[in-house]
Amino acid sequence: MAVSQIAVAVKEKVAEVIVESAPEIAAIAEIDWDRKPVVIVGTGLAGYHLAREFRKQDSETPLIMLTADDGRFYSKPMISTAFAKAKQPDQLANSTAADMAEELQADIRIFSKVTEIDPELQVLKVGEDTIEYGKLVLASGAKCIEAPLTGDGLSRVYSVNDLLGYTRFRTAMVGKKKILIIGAGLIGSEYANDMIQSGFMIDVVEPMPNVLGTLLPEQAAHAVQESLEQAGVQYHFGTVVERVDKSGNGIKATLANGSVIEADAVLSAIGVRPDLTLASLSKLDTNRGILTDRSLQTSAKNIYALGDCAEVDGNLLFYVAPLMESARVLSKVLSDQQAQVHYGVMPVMVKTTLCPVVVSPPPRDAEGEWHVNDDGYNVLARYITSEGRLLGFALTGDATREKDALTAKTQPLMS
Ligand SMILES: Cc1cc2nc3c(=O)[nH]c(=O)nc-3n(C[C@H](O)[C@H](O)[C@H](O)COP(=O)(O)OP(=O)(O)OC[C@H]3O[C@@H](n4cnc5c(N)ncnc54)[C@H](O)[C@@H]3O)c2cc1C
Repeated sequence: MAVSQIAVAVKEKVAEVIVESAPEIAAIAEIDWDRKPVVIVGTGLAGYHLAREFRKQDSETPLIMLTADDGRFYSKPMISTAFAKAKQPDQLANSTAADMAEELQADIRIFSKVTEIDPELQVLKVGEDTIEYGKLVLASGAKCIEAPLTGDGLSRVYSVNDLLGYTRFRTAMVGKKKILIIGAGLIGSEYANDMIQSGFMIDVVEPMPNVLGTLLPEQAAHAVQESLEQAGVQYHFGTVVERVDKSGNGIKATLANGSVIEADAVLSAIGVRPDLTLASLSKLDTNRGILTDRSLQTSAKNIYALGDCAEVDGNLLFYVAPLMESARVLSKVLSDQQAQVHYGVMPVMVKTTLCPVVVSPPPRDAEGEWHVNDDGYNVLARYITSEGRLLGFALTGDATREKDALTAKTQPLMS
């Protein structure tokens, strides 16, 4: 298979996994409105996947979903490939909140931000409205980390972590040519790949010496970097952006190393961190995320968490595969069945289509070394302990074909 075909196959697989067709929900019985509802806060992939799984188990308990946004169902990973596919933000949404309410037999309340939670009384508040819950699920996602910038041009710095944010960004990009991206991690690299192929001029500033520095060994990072550089991306490694000032209709960014980059706008992509606002409202135990056990139970009775906001038995993973596994398990727990997550090996496909990447990162505290075979573009790297256990892998180019074989041999995240 040619590299371009592999890239297409990788992209299609991602889309296929995420935009599952609507499940066969057991013929909807009458909702028993006398029962206390299950309330899910969040209509991202975690909230909606959970609601779909829950309705497969239980078609009678009232289900209320609350969201701070417009509640459209969309596949967030598609956001960072939408320029190259010439997809407008509205085309990324698969269903409106009203469609989802019908499908799920749920009461979905959009632009409804939860402001208070009382775990003792099992009630929460959205402004002046009080909602009682039988079981509460927090699927409130993560927030973009803000780069510590000074200057008078900060209104021209964008960050994107949802469809409304992406709509704002796409609208602002009309007529723009030259974009400065802060960060060469997963999201920054995907945007660089997407926008360079759509006719933008792209500069990327990254403090680490490589792209995807926390995910890939050096040789694999070089393969990605070279492919993006050949397409025209200009990298500035080992430094950070300190100031962004207005300059005509665009900006002037001053880096810590003294250099200056002129651009039309800035996209900041330095990562996300769990949104712990609701956890602190309900006084839940937190670490980097909301702490849960393998049944997705938090430290408070009848409150559960999943998705980007949850640290599940020590694992904080900002990916779709873990939230789908969590949704399947939690739907059973909410239906009074015993169930626990068992995270297996969950490789991530990085959508740098100019150099496709599949990576299964080793656990944070892993002790081992990368063993790498490469010919420049095609890199096969395995992360192995001194006892010979395979804890992770990173593949680029044609080597991405080895994904399934290596997945089968890699130690699962949870034993
Ligand atoms: C550009 C991009 C590309 C990505 N690509 C991939 C990929 O290729 N593969 C992969 O596995 N992962 C990818 N990810 C990560 C993946 O998309 C996320 O892990 C996943 O979408 C998180 O879903 P979530 O439902 O937990 O959070 P979110 O989608 O952030 O949803 C949070 C929800 O909570 C609501 N909310 C928050 N606070 C409140 C409140 N107080 N009251 C009411 N509602 C509230 C919000 O309105 C929203 O509905 C990507 C992420 C981005 C940004």
